[in-house]
Amino acid sequence: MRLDDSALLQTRCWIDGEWRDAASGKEIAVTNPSTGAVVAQVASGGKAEAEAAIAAADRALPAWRALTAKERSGIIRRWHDLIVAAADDLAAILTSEQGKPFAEARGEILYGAAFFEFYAEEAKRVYGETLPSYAADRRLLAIRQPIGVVAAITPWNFPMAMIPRKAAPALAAGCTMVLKPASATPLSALALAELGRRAGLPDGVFNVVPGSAREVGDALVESEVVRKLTFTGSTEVGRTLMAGAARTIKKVALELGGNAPVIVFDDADLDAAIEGTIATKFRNMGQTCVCANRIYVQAGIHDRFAEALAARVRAMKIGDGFEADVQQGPLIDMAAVEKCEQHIADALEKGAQVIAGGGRHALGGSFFEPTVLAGADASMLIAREETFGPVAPIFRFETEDEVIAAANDTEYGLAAYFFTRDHGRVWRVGEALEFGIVGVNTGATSYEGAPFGGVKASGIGREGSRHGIDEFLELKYLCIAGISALP
Ligand SMILES: NC(=O)C1=CN([C@@H]2O[C@H](COP(=O)(O)OP(=O)(O)OC[C@H]3O[C@@H](n4cnc5c(N)ncnc54)[C@H](OP(=O)(O)O)[C@@H]3O)[C@@H](O)[C@H]2O)C=CC1
Ligand SMILES: O=C(O)[C@H](O)CS(=O)(=O)O
Repeated sequence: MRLDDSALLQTRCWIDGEWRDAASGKEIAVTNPSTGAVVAQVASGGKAEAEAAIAAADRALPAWRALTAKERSGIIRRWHDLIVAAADDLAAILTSEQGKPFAEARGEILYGAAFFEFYAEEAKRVYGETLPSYAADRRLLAIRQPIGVVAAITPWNFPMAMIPRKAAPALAAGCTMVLKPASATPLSALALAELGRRAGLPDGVFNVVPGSAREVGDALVESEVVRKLTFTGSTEVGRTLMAGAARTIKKVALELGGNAPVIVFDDADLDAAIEGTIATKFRNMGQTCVCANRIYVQAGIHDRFAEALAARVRAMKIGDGFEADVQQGPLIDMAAVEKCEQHIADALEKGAQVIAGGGRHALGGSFFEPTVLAGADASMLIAREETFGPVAPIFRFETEDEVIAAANDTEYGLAAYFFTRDHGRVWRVGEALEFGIVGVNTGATSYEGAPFGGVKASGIGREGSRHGIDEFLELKYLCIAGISALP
């Protein structure tokens, strides 16, 4: 990995303004999914490091929350500026540890930085309220205050952007944070910590403890000091964390798994539907929680759509993320490859047909052919489970009512997409879909100024937008008596 600024490659825990080895001496070998090479050995923190980070965040809280919103805003804005200036280095680190094409990695860096830009401004808009009093001698107020020490746990698929999506509103609100990044991709988080230091974050405000999910995670969940847990990852782990947080009555925010439907109606713009389906299905090699998992195509446009999508997928360039013009890199690991193989095999066994791709790529390792299946139906695993890989199953449908029922027939409720040029249908289907995010005539919806989050098994809470900072604030009611005129 060639960096202009080698100091961005950090490999130890970041606790209370210091780089620390793990007391246990344990390390995580961070490997490049494309080459299998070890990119770095990173300190693998445990209970000791997690507890030290929680204590540091607790010590830093009073002074950080006492800063004015404008002072916190200035530091967060500088963090944004430093990230943008280092985008190429940060993208190189991200592609090295996660595998996505460099251009996509750089896009993720800028997307993540945008949350710091957005919440540097929102910090200054944390308003309170005066309330009409119920008595002449009283004045009533509702004020918003930072919730306190926040624990954040983030996934490997967006090693950078998921962190500012939590840290920016939390720190803007006056909270302090302990972050556990995914073990597969800790380097992006540590580079972010280095840039936060340079931006002027006081020691202990932002701490990063790579390491054992169990040891670090349990310490964060069990701590009485941690008042908020914000998690992005699988629904299975989200359930575990939510249950654990109950013991200390922590607030939780959960951005979990998805099973997004794409619906293409007969009246859709075919080109827009193809572009949008590719955007939502194959971004990050299909490894995003908002990726299309099921593609429903109405009978009248079905064959044209299937042929056009298969042609585009066959033409995709697969390769190492650092290679020019590569559109699909490797999957994160062999477990991801095996999940795709399982879903394809099950679908074929139940009557589906491969019309593009179909299996492991000739490049070997965790490279996988972007795949399109025709003839998919609700009996298949791919209809019920999140594939989290580059496999696009096409389901044929006849009527609007039928496809709304099919699209909603899932435990998940994160993102959904549909393509139509009928404005009445835009409202009917947009309102009927049971998902937190709905893209109409587009497969790309993510934006720091919009609320991101799901319903049902896809989670609780919203990130991004003016709503995202409320996740890190408590509302306090002040009832001030004794105001009657002096005798
Ligand atoms: N809604 C959203 O925005 C997103 C949802 N996801 C979902 O996450 C899944 C894939 O991501 P993936 O990273 O594999 O998800 P995981 O849930 O396996 O891991 C996510 C994070 O949780 C940590 N973790 C795992 N088990 C525990 C535990 N028992 N206690 C505390 N922390 C734990 C992991 O640590 P470690 O790495 O050390 O195991 C990692 O940092 C998919 O289902 C995807 O849909 C992913 C991204 C975004
Ligand atoms: O992890 C994910 O899948 C992201 O939340 C999706 S997005 O916000 O980058 O679109």
